[in-house]
Amino acid sequence: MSSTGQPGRRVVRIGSLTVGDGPAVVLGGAQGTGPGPDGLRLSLARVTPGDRPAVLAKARASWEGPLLAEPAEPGDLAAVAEHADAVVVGTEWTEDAARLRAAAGLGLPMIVRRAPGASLAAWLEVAGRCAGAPGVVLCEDTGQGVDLGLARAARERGGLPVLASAGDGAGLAAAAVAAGADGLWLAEDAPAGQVAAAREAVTVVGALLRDERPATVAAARDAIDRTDAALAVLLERRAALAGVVQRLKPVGGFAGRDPERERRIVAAMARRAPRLGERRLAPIMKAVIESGLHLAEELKETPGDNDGEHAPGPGAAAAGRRHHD
Ligand SMILES: C=C(O[C@@H]1C=C(C(=O)O)C=C[C@H]1O)C(=O)O
Repeated sequence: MSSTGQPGRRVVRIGSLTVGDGPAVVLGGAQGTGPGPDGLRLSLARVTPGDRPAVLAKARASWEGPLLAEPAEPGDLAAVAEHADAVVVGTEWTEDAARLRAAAGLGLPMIVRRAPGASLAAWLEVAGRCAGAPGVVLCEDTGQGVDLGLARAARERGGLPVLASAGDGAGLAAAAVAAGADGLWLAEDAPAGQVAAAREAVTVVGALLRDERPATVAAARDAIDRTDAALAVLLERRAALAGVVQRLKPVGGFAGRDPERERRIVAAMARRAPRLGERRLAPIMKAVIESGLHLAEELKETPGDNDGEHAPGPGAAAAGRRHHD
């Protein structure tokens, strides 16, 4: 049973983390000072064989959250089982039946990366052979570009959570969340700016497009916080656009108020928000419109602060953080 109380294999728990239900997660990226990833990745191929147990132990000691380790060879499995919360398998494991069985036998959830060029059927077949593991998550990270259509199809056909590599651009992270990815898979040393961009995509795009059924007050409040974050981005964008109109209209500001236009805005919104309806939306939009008009008047008095020519895009907040890091 999933945490929503519905049967299904979609939800996988990795340590304290739930993947497949609730918000999309951010995995990988360096630990920074700001909000970090939800889970750390550690690929052992980069580490000298003799040092691997110690490196895993050190990573475990320095990070309380989920640790996802990718073994390089079967000799790494004991240390992975001891220190990690999930085992990640790539091509060399998915194409070797004995290795895959050994990884699936660790008692850890598995993250199954699609091999470069592998078809949907081949990828799902590998996942099927991991059935002994306490959970399987698919991961679209072949190192050769990201196929979000395939990731989406795998999620629908496989009934398993799917992670997608978010590369290093905020645009790809947003596209991955929009395509339904249950998590964004970053390079293990992805810098803080990439982690922030991934978090922004999970928050803002997830609030708009991801189906969530929170079952606790805390989970519902988290979902409300994400929705409010998306609202804030949209309100800032709307105020900037309304400011443009004030400067272009023959009579701007409160003096040029257009009640008919405002009524049409509320009516159009009520079609998308029928439960709120015009009666409840009207006072909300009155406050929103008047805030925009006040802002436009303030900016007119201090033109140096006026950057309203360009409405900020949804990634603006993360981009701003990147610049200030
Ligand atoms: C932006 C305009 O100016 C005012 C502000 C509006 C708004 O914030 O949407 C709508 C109508 C006007 O009262 C406009 O005329 O379109």
